[in-house]
Amino acid sequence: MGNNMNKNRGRQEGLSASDKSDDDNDVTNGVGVNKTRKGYNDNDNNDNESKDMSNNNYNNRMNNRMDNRMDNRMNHNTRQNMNNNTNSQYGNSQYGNSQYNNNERSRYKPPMVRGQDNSNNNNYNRPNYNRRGGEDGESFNRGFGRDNENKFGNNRALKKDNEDGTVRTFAIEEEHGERRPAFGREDNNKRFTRDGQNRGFGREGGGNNLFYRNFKVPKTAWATRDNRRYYGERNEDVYTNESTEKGVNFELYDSIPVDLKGYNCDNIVPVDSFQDSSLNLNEILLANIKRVNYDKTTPIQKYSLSIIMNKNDLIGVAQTGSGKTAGYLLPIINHMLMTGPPNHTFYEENNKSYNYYYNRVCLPIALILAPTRELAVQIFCDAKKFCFETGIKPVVLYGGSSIRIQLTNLDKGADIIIATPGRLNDILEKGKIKLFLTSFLVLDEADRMLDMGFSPQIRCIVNDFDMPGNDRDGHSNENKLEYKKYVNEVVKRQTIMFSATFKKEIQVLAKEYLCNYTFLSVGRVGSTNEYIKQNLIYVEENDKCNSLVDLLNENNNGLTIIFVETKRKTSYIERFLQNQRLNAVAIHGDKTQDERERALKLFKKGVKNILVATDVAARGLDISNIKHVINFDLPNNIDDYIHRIGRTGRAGNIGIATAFVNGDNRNIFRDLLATLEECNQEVPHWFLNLVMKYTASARSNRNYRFGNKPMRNMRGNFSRNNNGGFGNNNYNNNSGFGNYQNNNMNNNGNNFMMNSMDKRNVNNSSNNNFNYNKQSGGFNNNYGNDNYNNNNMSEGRQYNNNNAFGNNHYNNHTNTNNAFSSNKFNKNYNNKKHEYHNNQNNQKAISQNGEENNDAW
Ligand SMILES: Nc1ncnc2c1ncn2[C@@H]1O[C@H](COP(=O)(O)OP(=O)(O)OP(=O)(O)O)[C@@H](O)[C@H]1O
Repeated sequence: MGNNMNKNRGRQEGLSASDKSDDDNDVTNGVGVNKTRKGYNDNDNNDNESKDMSNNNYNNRMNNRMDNRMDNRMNHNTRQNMNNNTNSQYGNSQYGNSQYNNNERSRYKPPMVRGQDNSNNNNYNRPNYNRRGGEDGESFNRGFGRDNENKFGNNRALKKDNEDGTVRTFAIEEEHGERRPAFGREDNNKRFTRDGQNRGFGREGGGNNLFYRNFKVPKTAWATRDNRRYYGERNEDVYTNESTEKGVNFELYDSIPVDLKGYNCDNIVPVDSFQDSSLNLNEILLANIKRVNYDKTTPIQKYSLSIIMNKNDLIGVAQTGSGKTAGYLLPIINHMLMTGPPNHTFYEENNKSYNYYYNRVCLPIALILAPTRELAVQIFCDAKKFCFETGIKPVVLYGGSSIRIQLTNLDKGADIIIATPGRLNDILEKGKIKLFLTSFLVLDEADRMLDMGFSPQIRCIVNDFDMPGNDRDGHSNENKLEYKKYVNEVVKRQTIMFSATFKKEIQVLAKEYLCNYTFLSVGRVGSTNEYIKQNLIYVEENDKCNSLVDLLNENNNGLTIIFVETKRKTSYIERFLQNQRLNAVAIHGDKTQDERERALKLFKKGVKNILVATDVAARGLDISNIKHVINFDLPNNIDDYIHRIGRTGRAGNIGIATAFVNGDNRNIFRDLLATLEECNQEVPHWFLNLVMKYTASARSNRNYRFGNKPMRNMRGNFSRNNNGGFGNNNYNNNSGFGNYQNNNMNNNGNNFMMNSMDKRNVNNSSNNNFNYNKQSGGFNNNYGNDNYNNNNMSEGRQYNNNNAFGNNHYNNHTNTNNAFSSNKFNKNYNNKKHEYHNNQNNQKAISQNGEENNDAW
């Protein structure tokens, strides 16, 4: 009988990540039924595949459900039947896939909570989606059921009344002060211990080695939060050395000015080192920081750690690859370690979902949302590194892969959830996650998360479920008060947003979720770093493929990522390159998640050294050794360009970004020019000509900017169109928090950096800047020098030629109020009529800018 049973399980279980029919809402319980599913095989181990799917087996299993033991742990093949229905009418059906009496296809149901309508669910007290071991091979059966007898015999038994009057009994053990359910054979008198000896569950004399690993249970309360079991991980599984090693320019990050605005910013003390006593980082966390080889903080981390620990909301903007992820993960994890798991009565009050392994409802403390699946996985990997041996459990949820596996992972508990919004919404709707304890909400790549594509989903997650509010909206929405039922103290949400770009109009949208926030920017909002050498090549559309091959043949060191506009073209270029015997692989949204993951894996490992991608790979991905980014098709907006080229030149490393340019890319010309200049990149003459050609016509067509448009209309035009290389757009250039420009103007010569928190800037003297900038490494501003030499301001020359940021715009501000007279474009394009090059407009622009800036707050 037992054998039959095991055979049967083999077929029923073994669901695979590639089982796409499981995706999203289509979750099949399939519990206690002889349902055969094709393509289930995530363990490559189907030894127990069922030959006999007969009714007999089903009933055998029903009658012997407590005999379901750990026999098949390695196979992930045991599906437990927690159902009381021994008279199942489905027994006759080989494929009867419902455990309910209504003959419906079995689906995952949200957990039952007190007061919930239980009708039509006679045989069903809690949903029992197929519970299996985790992705790490720690597969096990749960031997506890709902019989009125304690099959475990030897341990202290916990009895729970079910709503239908039956008593659920399961064994617990207490060890190191931890209580956890015991699995085991009936005759199991041995108790299992953490050190892997004498464990009483599993096959006699055998078992899963993975499961018996010698894990030390952390001494933190998180390890056993709400009586859950601790799942240890091996050091080598967590620290896989996939992320970027810091490069030679890492120290130069410190030369980038930091600007801090808004709530409580005077009290924020930057920290240079993770060991800084004011941070008071937990020892385990410090050990993990050491394991990832971080010895000092990057500028964004210097401030964000303090700000987040001060419980402020935050918008943090810093260049790509400058350590934003750790900038929010570390303070959140540290806070969690300091406070421990919250006390609540949720499980007591909803005792249906009391124990783990059995449809546990998860109560995460932090929720991190990311726009792409790959980025979510990457953040999850980072979170695992920092949570190592803390007992805090991060879980990742993303679309395109089996929701069942993700639900199973949630069963083991989740303290930090990293998710893409769509999948999270699905799971929230199932009631598997409750957010009323979520006191940290992080939007990574926040400008993307708040734009039109994701905005409705974010709003839904924040407002339609039970996530706590902040001081501003905490009392306006009943959902946000949900925590009051279960928690004594007030739970408030702290909202944190990070990105390398943050247009001003998105900042306005962001306010919906923020309360008393601090705005932290490292360098100009939306800028990129100078360690990426940006090249432009003029290529007509139909020559692009040939030019690409030439370029790749010239420069085929390290990994190269090629950005292409459409999915179809991505596949085309992939094939084209493969035909040219180049080692290319593609990633885009039309590929299955498996294909995407495989492509990324091959690329990361260098098996394929060329990745052709759409913008799905543009944000956040941190892959070491990407040496070259090629914009086969330039994007339509500069923010995407910044993110794309930011896949190289990370953590102080040097990289190359090449863009194919032709007249079709006119939308981005001005902003691209401004970016090149700001980063002291060489600007080819042909490009300047192109910019002039297209921008001039654009201006006359669109009544662009300061031309015919009254200055007042500038209000609300927050976009990067205000930026760029032309004349008075310098004043709008630092659009994110332009107050510093105004300050500079008012101070008539104060350096841009004056408002930053960087102490070196406080002196504000030209000599300081001169020396300092010189140190930071001789920028070749081919155009800037010429222009500024015409400036006739010796101070100005000093500043400009040695600009720490390669940003002539700033220097124009600081040196003179009539900055435009020194603008290089006036010189280079003196054939143009610059109606806006007069001081009057100039002043208007400034005040206008000031209003905008104040608006932003
Ligand atoms: N303090 C530090 N010391 C050394 N390396 C660091 C430090 N902080 C982060 N890094 C490394 O820098 C790399 C980039 O970090 P991260 O991915 O967080 O950048 P990011 O700012 O989020 O980039 P993006 O804007 O592209 O998302 C990672 O490999 C990370 O491990």
